[in-house]
Amino acid sequence: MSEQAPYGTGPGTSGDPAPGATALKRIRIPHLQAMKERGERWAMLTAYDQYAAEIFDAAGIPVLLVGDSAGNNVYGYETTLPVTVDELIPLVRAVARAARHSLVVADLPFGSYQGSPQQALETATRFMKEGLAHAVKLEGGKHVVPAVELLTQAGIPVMAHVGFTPQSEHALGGYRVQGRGDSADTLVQDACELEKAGAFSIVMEMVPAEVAARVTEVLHIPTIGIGAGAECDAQVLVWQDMAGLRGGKAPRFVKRYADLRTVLSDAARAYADDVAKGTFPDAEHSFQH
Ligand SMILES: Nc1nc(=O)c2c([nH]1)NC[C@@H]1CN(c3ccc(C(=O)N[C@@H](CCC(=O)O)C(=O)O)cc3)CN21
Ligand SMILES: CC(C)C(=O)C(=O)O
Ligand SMILES: [Mg+2]
Repeated sequence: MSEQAPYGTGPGTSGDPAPGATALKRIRIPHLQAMKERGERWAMLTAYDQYAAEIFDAAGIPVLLVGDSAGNNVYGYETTLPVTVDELIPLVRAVARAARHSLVVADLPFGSYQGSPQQALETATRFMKEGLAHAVKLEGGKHVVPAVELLTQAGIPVMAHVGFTPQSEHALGGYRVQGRGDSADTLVQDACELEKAGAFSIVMEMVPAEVAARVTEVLHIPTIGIGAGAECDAQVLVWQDMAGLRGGKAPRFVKRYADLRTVLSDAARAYADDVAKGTFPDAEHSFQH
């Protein structure tokens, strides 16, 4: 690919892809494609609000996903299933308005695209127009190929999602690794068909590392793993998992890079203690006559 580098490596810039560099340009799909061709791995994070988007954008995260995982990470549902288009669009809009460089991908929620390619197009169009998204993501294998084709033809970039697809957890019988044994070939085939249909990238969730490596090798588009081993072109995590904000037992594929839950909890306790003791607010935080 002859596309320019995603970071500020052009004339007049330092060529330093340092986190927060102001020379960063908007990441576009050809940049992701070029990174695959150069063998450069990258990270995707979810984001659901302004500050997360601002921070990850400035940190040089090239793609932000407004996941339907907002269902269990923002709205307090147990799973992603109940979350609606009307609940997700304002979050996508907030992230898109805050992200200066990152490509913003909107997850299409359960029930908003499986009915027909036409339904998928109507939903995706809302995410692009009202949510200001740059691309959409949807779950499924060969059954969603006609939808991927229609969206792509309509000018809407599509990120595919195979392996464990959380919107189908009841049909799949729970949170289980997909693509083991005989089903590996089906997964590879599905991935190939999604690429052929026009998908610009593909998430693989809870897939054996060897199978994900096979898909990454045969596909020309970037693969994004979550519980899919180290050979994917990119990785994705839910940000509250990555930053240790979420409590409880995390899935095996999660690595915590911070302990925000403790940081916030300590801050809240210290604030409440100060208020109880009468040491906050002090003169510095008060207004005098
Ligand atoms: N916070 C959060 N993180 C996620 O990764 C995530 C969401 N939410 N919501 C949407 C989906 C649901 N996902 C999940 C949720 C749970 C497991 C889980 O419990 N995994 C266990 C069992 C695996 C097994 O049985 O083999 C694990 O230990 O990995 C996996 C993926 C991934 N997505
Ligand atoms: C975990 C990622 C891939 C996702 O689909 C989401 O956050 O909804
Ligand atoms: Mg999702």
